[in-house]
Amino acid sequence: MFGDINGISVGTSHGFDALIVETPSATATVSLFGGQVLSLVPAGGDEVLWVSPLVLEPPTPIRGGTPVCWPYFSREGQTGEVPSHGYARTARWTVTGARTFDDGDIEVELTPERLDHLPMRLRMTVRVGAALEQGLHTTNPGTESLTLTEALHNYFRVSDATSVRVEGLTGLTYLDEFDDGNAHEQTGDWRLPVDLPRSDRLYPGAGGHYRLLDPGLSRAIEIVTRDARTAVVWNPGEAVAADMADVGPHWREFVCVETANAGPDVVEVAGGTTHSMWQSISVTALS
Ligand SMILES: O=P(O)(O)OC[C@H]1O[C@H](O)[C@H](O)[C@@H](O)[C@@H]1O
Repeated sequence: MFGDINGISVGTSHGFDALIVETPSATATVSLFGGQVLSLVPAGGDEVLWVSPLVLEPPTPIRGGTPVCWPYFSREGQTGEVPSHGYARTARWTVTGARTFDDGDIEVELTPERLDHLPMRLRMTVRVGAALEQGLHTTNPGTESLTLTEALHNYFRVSDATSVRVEGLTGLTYLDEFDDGNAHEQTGDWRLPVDLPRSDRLYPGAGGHYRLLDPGLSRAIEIVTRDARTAVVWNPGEAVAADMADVGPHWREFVCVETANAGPDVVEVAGGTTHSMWQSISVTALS
C-alpha cells in the first residue's frame, strides 16, 4: 500500500518493529507496538527523542519517544483496575495510509488494533518534514456524547534535565502531582526545582506554544499544539526513578513536555464527530 512511496520502509528501531520514514528534511521511526514515534532526527542534526536503554518486553509500554495516552490520561475518570494512560500504547498498530507532499514531506497514518471494549476509534497521522506533525484523531461512532482525556507523552532527549528550561508556561496555574494535586503558580520559565529536582505538573488552559531550551546541546525544541488545552511537564527525579526499572540512573537524560487534554480539560466528543489533537515538533540551533 505504501510500497511505491520512496522513503517509507519497515525495519526496527530500538529493537521494535517500526515504520521508517525518510524525507529530505528528517528521518523518523514509528513503533508498530504502541504506535509511538521512537526517533526523530532532522537532516544534519541529532536525535530529538529519548528512549530508555533499559528496554522491557511488551506488553510493558515503551519508555520513551511519544507514547500515545488514550482514551484517558493517567487513570483519570476510571474505576477499578485499569492500565495507566489507557490502551493505545500497548496495542499493535498497523499502517493504514501514506501520502507525499510537493515539498518532499511524507505523512503516514496508523491505526491501533480494534479495541472493541472501547466506544471510540483512534487514528494517528505523522507528517515528517522540517517539523514533525502528529495528529491524534478520535471518532465517536455512536449517537451519545462521550468524554476523553489524552496525551502525546513526548520524551525529549536533553543534555541534563537539571540545566534546561521550558518557555511558554509562565504565569499559568499548575496542578502538582508531587503535592497531592494542589494548585501553584508558575513563576518564570519551568526548571527542575534545585532543592528537590522532580516535576509532575499539569498546566490546564495552556497556550499551546512551548520551547525547551537546552544550552548543553545548543538547541531549542519548539512544540506547537492545536486542540490540546493542557501541557504536562514530567521528570521523576532521582528517588522516584530509582524505583522505575526502565528509568533508574537515566532520569537526567530526558524531560517530558506533553501535549494533552487532561485534568480539568476533558474533551467532549459528540456522537458522529471526530476530535483531533495536534502537535508540531521542530528544532532550532541556540547560539
Ligand atoms: O509510568 P507511566 O505510566 O508511563 O507514567 C509516567 C508519568 O506520566 C505522566 O507524566 C504523569 O503526569 C505522571 O504522573 C506519570 O508518572
